[in-house]
Amino acid sequence: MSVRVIENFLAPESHEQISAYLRGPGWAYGAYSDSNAPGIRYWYKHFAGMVRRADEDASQGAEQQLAAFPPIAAMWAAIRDGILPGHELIRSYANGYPYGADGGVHLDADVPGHLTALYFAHPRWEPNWGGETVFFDREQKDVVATAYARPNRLVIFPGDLPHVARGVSRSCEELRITLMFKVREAS
Ligand SMILES: O=C(O)CCC(=O)C(=O)O
Ligand SMILES: [Fe+2]
Repeated sequence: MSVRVIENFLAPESHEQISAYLRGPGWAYGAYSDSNAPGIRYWYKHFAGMVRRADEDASQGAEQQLAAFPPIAAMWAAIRDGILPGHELIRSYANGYPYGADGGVHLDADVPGHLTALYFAHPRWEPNWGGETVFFDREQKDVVATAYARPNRLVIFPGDLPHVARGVSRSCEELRITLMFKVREAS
């Protein structure tokens, strides 16, 4: 499986609800996507699972932790039941990129069998705003897929596929918000 894109994943009113929920309070600053270049930071909201390192293994009970955030838990249930049956949640959080923030090319998992579900949660996006999620081949020699940051779009990809959140243009009027669910096959 490579990169799978699902348009209009939620009903429009559900998208608006989760979008408003994520735009609300609770952001923290300082997340980074490439431990070799941690100078590049962005905003985040942690919901469940490990906070930083895979070996923390706070994956124990990630679903229970998510229950504290009902709209996010409902979203995970919809993804699990509709698209990823047989998978368990390892981690969930949201990223917020204003103009000036940048991702770095990275892997989400260094073992096969892990998947990431990424949801574009901002209410509106324009082609001039940048902020695409770009995927590379495993040698990182070429782009293999690009996901335009279309609102209400869900993207599912293998955790060991290199990818990056590209920066947002200065002309962008929105906070670019992605909601992540990192999963693996249930044991
Ligand atoms: O926001 C994005 O497009 C990518 C985020 C990401 O790769 C991550 O949080 O692991
Ligand atoms: Fe990632």
